[in-house]
Amino acid sequence: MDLHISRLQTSQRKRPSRDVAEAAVRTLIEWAGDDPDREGLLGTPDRVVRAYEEFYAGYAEDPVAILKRTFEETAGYDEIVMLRDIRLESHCEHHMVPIIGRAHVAYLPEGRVVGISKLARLVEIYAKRLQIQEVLTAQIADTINEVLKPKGVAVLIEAAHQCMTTRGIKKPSVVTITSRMTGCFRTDASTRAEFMGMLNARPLDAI
Ligand SMILES: Nc1nc2c(ncn2[C@@H]2O[C@H](COP(=O)(O)OP(=O)(O)OP(=O)(O)O)[C@@H](O)[C@H]2O)c(=O)[nH]1
Ligand SMILES: [Zn+2]
Repeated sequence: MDLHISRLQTSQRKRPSRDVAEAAVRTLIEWAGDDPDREGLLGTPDRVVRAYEEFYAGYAEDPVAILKRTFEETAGYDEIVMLRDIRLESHCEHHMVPIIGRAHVAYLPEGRVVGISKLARLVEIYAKRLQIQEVLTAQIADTINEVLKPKGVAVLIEAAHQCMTTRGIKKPSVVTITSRMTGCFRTDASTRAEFMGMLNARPLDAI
C-alpha cells in the first residue's frame, strides 16, 4: 500500500502521556501571557487535550478499512456517483488553526459501489489530521482509487484557511480550491465536464 495514503499514523509513533500534553497546554497559556492557575483557566489544559482528541481523531482510524465493504448488486449502474457539499473541518499543519470548507467526491464505479456514508467518513478521517489542502485532496482521491478500483475518481475541495483569514495576510474572502482527478476524470474531458456540471448544478433547497 502506498505510504502516501498513511493508514494509521499513530501506530508509527509513541504518544506522549495525557499529563505531558496538559503540561504543554499550560506552557502555551503562559506563553500567551496569562496565568494557568487562575480559576477560569484551571480546567483548560484538560479541555484542550479533549478537544485535540476530537480534532485529530483521524490518526487512529484506518481509511482503507472504511471502504472495504462494497455492494455488487447495482443493476448495472455505470454512471457517476457524487457526494456534493461534504462539510470539511480540518487543521492546517503549519499553524494548527482551522481549515473550513466543503469537499465534493465523485467516482465512476466499475462493477461495485461503496456505501455513500463511507465516502464522507473517508473525508472525515483525513480531515481530522494535520493537513495541507493539497495532501488532503490527494489522499481522499487516491484511497478511493486504490481500494475501490473504479474507472475514475474526482475530488474537489474548496476551503477557507483561518491562518490566512484571521492572521498573517488576513484576506478573509479567499477560498482555496484544489482537485485531484484519476482515471477517466483525468483522461476524458467529457467525464470531467460532467463532474463540473454536477458540481455547479443548482443545489436542492429543502432535502
Ligand atoms: N500549499 C498550502 N499552503 C498552505 C496551506 N495552509 C497554509 N498554507 C501556507 O503555508 C505557508 C507557511 O509559510 P511560512 O512562511 O512558513 O509561515 P508564516 O510565516 O506563518 O507565513 P504567513 O502565513 O505568510 O504569515 C503560508 O504561506 C500559508 O498560507 C495549504 O493547505 N496548502
Ligand atoms: Zn496555516
